[in-house]
Amino acid sequence: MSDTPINLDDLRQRIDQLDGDILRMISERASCAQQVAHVKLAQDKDAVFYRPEREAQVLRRIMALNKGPLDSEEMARLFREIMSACLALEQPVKVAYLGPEGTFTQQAALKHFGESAVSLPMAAIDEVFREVEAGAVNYGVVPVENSTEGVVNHTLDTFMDSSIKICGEVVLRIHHHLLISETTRKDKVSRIYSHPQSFGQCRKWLDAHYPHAERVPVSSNAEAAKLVKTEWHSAAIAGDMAAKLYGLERIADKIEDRPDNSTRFLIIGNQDVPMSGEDKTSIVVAMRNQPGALHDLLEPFHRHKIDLTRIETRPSRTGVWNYVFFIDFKGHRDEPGVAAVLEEVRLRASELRVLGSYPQGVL
Ligand SMILES: O=C(O)C(=O)C[C@]1(C(=O)O)C=C[C@@H](O)C=C1
Repeated sequence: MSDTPINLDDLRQRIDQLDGDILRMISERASCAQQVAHVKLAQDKDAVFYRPEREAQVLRRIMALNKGPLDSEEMARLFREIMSACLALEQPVKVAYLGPEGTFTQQAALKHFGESAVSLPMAAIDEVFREVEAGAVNYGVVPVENSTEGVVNHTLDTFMDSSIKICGEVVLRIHHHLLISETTRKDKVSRIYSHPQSFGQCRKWLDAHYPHAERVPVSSNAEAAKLVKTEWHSAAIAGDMAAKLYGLERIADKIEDRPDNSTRFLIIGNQDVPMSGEDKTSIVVAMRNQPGALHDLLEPFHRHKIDLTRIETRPSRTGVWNYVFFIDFKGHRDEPGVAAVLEEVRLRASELRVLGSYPQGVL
């Protein structure tokens, strides 16, 4: 190893050389992406540029190839941003999310699409769906379940009245902090603002540390952070993005009761996503109101050894939808085993809709 640089100047010279190489290669990659865009347009004038299955494959391959010293998730995040910039060269992707700015849903949108995506806050889940349906944006991001607080019913219900498809999922570790502004009197906090789900996720911590503070539920954590700016006796529970956006100080970090607290978000769009190799499928099924209906519904999954990852029941809102089940399972609708199960379920159900097959979340 006689040529190994040993002093600071040598090491920095080596880093400069490597940066030059990386720069050339990223530029070459970006040119390739531009050519991909031409090929796609030549095949179809309404070509879809964002390809979730391909992005998942690229990130999984990078993680498998990585030998360190950066860990695989970190490396995939870097490639996530490179791909995001390449896609923006092909066509900037517009994403609506459940706002306001600074919510965990915005964080999830950026985690999934990268910082080059244009993200637009919407006031409600239905609005995210509407914007996607109307074609005003390419995709939407909505929360669907939290590991501590359970399902986001409103998201599931909105699927019942919509023809929107699920194109992807992203899971975000949720860390809550107790935040105050420069005008807050730290020792006089008597009111805490947050989203009801976040109060649920921090219940034990709040009971132990602020048992007498009034808990005021608001429509989002970002809204809570905004309110704190104007009141000297208030604090908010929110995440990093909201803290940075409103310039708040954290007085207690990671106050969620469960360290593995995470939320799953869905990417919604108008596109059917091809197989990526590691996929999930989401369906909504209505069964007739008769004994054994749930058993009849689940039996084909068991027989074909299909791995169910979630099942939720929602009250139906029409005569036909007596029982409505939302089911997620591993596999893609184009795989023969999955196609066979879907066929059997279709015969037993009064209604079946495949909401989408999509790559399992990578990052
Ligand atoms: O492979 C493609 O279809 C591309 O457009 C290239 C690329 C990439 O940068 O690797 C960019 C955007 C797509 O979402 C997927 C991959």
